[in-house]
Amino acid sequence: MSQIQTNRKVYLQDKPRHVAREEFINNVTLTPEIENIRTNKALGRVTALPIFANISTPHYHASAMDGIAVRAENTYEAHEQRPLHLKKDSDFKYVDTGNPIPNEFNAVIIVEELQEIDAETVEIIVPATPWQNIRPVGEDVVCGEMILPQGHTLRPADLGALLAGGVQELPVVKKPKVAILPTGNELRQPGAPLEPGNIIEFNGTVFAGFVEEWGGDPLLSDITVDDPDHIRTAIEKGAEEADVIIINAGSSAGSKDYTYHVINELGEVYTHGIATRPGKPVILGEVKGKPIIGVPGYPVSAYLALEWFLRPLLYHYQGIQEPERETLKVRLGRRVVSNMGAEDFVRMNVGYVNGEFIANPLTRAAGVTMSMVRADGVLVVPPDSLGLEQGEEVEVELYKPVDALKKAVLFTGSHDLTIDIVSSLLRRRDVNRQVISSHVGSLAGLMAIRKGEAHVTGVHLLDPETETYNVPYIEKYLAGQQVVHIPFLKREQGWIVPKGNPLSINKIDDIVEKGGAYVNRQRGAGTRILFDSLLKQHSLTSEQIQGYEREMFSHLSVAAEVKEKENSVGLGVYSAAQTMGLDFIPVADENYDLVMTNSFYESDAGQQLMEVIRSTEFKQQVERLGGYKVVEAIKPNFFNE
Ligand SMILES: Nc1nc2c(c(=O)[nH]1)N[C@H]1C(S)=C(S)[C@@H](COP(=O)(O)OP(=O)(O)OC[C@H]3O[C@@H](n4cnc5c(N)ncnc54)[C@H](O)[C@@H]3O)O[C@H]1N2
Ligand code: MOO
Repeated sequence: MSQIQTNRKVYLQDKPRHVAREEFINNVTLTPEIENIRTNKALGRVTALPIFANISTPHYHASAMDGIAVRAENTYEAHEQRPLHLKKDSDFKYVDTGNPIPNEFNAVIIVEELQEIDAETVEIIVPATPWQNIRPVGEDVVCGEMILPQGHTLRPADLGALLAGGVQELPVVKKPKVAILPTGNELRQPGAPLEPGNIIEFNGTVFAGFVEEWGGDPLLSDITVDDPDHIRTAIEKGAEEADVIIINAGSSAGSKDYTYHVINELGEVYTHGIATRPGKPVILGEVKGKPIIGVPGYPVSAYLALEWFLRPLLYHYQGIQEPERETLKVRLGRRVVSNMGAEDFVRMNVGYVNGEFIANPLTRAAGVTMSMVRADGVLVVPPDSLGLEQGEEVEVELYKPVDALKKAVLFTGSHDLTIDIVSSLLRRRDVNRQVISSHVGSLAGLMAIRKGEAHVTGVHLLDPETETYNVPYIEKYLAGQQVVHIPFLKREQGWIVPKGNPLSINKIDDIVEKGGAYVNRQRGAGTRILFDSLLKQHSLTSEQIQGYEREMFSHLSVAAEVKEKENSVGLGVYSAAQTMGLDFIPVADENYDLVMTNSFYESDAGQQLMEVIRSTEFKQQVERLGGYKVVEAIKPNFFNE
């Protein structure tokens, strides 16, 4: 049995990331090995030595064109006024591109410049110069010449030059083997049945992908349980089989966080804890002469930690420069707060609105893999900063090419499932048109248009006084701005309740009377405004509503919450209830409309979007969702033209 006792009071270091990295790369011993492989299998591999040509290409004097081989000296007399006749075999021989030039000849005249007189005779009117249209020996590669230096990553054209130079096999850097050890009692392999507390093991697959991308050979292990003996065995096996070991989770201060203790027992820990957020509880060390990285369990923390420590290690091993990410100056659409003392890594969306790049932070929760999927780049807030203000110019490291960001359509507003349909139809029309949508609610959507942070918003805002939708809000919040209002959909809002409607909810009073737990939406959301006006109509107060304080940010998250609890009820759209297999009791038909900046409306992207929402295909797909009616003939209203 193990002697390891973990102490919940583990105090992590706050080592600056760059210091930890330098120390790690310099301390660990990683000796690159060389292997010989076939040239035709070497794409993407790194040359271990300079590679020299074994033969010249071409290895004989070759005709570069279709025509006749001649002796240039015999053609000098030829002139437009004095055509010269040449005899086959004695004066010339027919050659095609690539044919060897017979020894007695030294030039090629192309067929287009010949006049065939008879089977034996051709006529020319222009003299040839020596070596014209001939590829001399070694024109491409000369025997003994260096084709490629060492440390070169092989591209398709490189393989061609190697084969042309007679190199069928070459020495490359052996791919460093990276053992990937996922640990945790809660982990289950993808596809296995899940109970509360179980987590699908997906980090391992992500890590393996990174390892391959960075030139390594991943060895993904089975899940190791949280037990020091098992962890020890897994690490020892990793050290036997691989050049580098990655162990995932158990890096922090939990009761079952054994990783640090085991590494410390088997080898040496250089660092436990770096001054970053997320990613703090990283462990860097060595076991049996092999570098080991203990990465936090949370996916985002883990991905970043690998990028900081594994990526440079693998590139360093292969003797090649670590590629740098493109950076872009952007203006911050929202403020980014930060605490002193640690570097903050904030995933960002970047869009191009009114001739300017605007960046907005995505969630900072380290467990949200979708923030990595959605991120266009990352903002690094230095440790001595208290944060950055809205409107400030900052530099973002990009995950995508600038060009793709320039063409994306920024949708910010109330969430609706039909926006996903717009997005996929737009993509089908033009592969460059990606819709980047953030679900912030109707009012915040209008604000985003006002501040020039979005191209389009989706709104459903009831004005209780006039009992009309959206237009009063556009007039109020976008006064003086050139915007286009697109009447878009009639959408059914209703009570979303568990299957069978156990509390028999039919009207708002039922929620109070039958003790329903209400799932609310955030302030500024159209659904929230609708609910508040229903409360008022029925002379109820928010205090009477159980659960009123807790806010969800989309119809789908309301539905997901309702699914969890027997006595719960939410307000939302039919399609959300249907997606989650819940019941739906209609309450009101509302207008869900689009609002876009005039400049976007007039742009190519804006016009493509209009074509999509007017298409039959769009209407069919929306009607299939249920609970919607697409406005028959969509007619834009122009404000402040
Ligand atoms: N009291 C404290 N609690 C925590 C601290 C702290 O300093 N004091 N640090 C937090 C931070 S920051 C992080 S990051 C995490 C690091 O946790 P561990 O490395 O110990 O990892 P776990 O707790 O085991 O897992 C966290 C989370 O990630 C999931 N996970 C783990 N492995 C995988 C995998 N292979 N695939 C998918 N998901 C995985 C795991 O199930 C957990 O949900 O600790 C905080 N706590
Ligand atoms: O370091 Mo943890 O990685 O902040 O989430």
